[in-house]
Amino acid sequence: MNLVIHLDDVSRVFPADPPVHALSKIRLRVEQGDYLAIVGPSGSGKSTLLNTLGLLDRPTSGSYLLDGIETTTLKDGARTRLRGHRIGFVYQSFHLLDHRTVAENVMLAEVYGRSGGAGGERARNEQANPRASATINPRGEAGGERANPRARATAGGYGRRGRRRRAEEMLEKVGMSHRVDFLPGRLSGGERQRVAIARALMGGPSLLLCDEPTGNLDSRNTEAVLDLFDGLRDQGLTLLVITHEDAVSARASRRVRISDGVLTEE
Ligand SMILES: Nc1ncnc2c1ncn2[C@@H]1O[C@H](COP(=O)(O)OP(=O)(O)OP(=O)(O)O)[C@@H](O)[C@H]1O
Repeated sequence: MNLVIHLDDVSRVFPADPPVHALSKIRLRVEQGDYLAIVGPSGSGKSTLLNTLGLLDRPTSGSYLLDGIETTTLKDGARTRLRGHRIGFVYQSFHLLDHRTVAENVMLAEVYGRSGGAGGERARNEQANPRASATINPRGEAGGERANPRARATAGGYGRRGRRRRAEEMLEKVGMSHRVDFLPGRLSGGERQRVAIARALMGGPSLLLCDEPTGNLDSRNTEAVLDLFDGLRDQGLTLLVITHEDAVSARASRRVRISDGVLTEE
């Protein structure tokens, strides 16, 4: 059995008065190629679970093995590297940079992926603060990447050209080859989400964590994204999808419900 996720008695308590028990002794085993839907009411702990699984938050207690690696005792730098190599993130609101082309948005995953959230956090920062892009030189290379030779190696080549080639491969996987030089503003919602999925795939993750990935899509585009998820699962990717939509959870092979921080499998 090839376990991608192995949670044992994972709890997350937020300090407050009284303390908030957002996750209570969660036990979960997810094998490679599993496709899980996580459902539950507002405030039940879904985002806390996803942040914990995505190494964006640490449990208060318990053990979390990702691909067999105990993550709870890793230092921040090692967690960030592990996240960059093994986890892709897909969010409801795409987080694409409006002033960058489709290909550039996908390429930026490998620049920002080193520092967290597969581009999500940093991409949001850049949108809010265009000066953040000053860390990228005119050839599109980040200072951080130059300092980190492994980042280049994972780009499937050296520098911008290798990154561009990989971005085009990922865009082909999601059926967006015909839009590589478009700006996101000219894409439909479903197309934007497919670009965001291509970006999430850039690091070659084993696990895709999706937070309401179809929340901003109509039913036709939802179907297209779900078809894409099926294809990725068939290729061996492990998928965890937070959703409140029955049409989405019905497509997953497993459904877990979280309620007041307690997880049960349906
Ligand atoms: N930083 C924090 N400090 C204190 N309490 C928090 C913090 N973050 C989350 N919580 C609380 O933890 C509980 C779980 O929150 P979480 O965001 O995981 O829920 P959720 O299921 O994702 O909700 P939604 O579907 O509304 O996004 C909630 O009661 C929330 O108020």
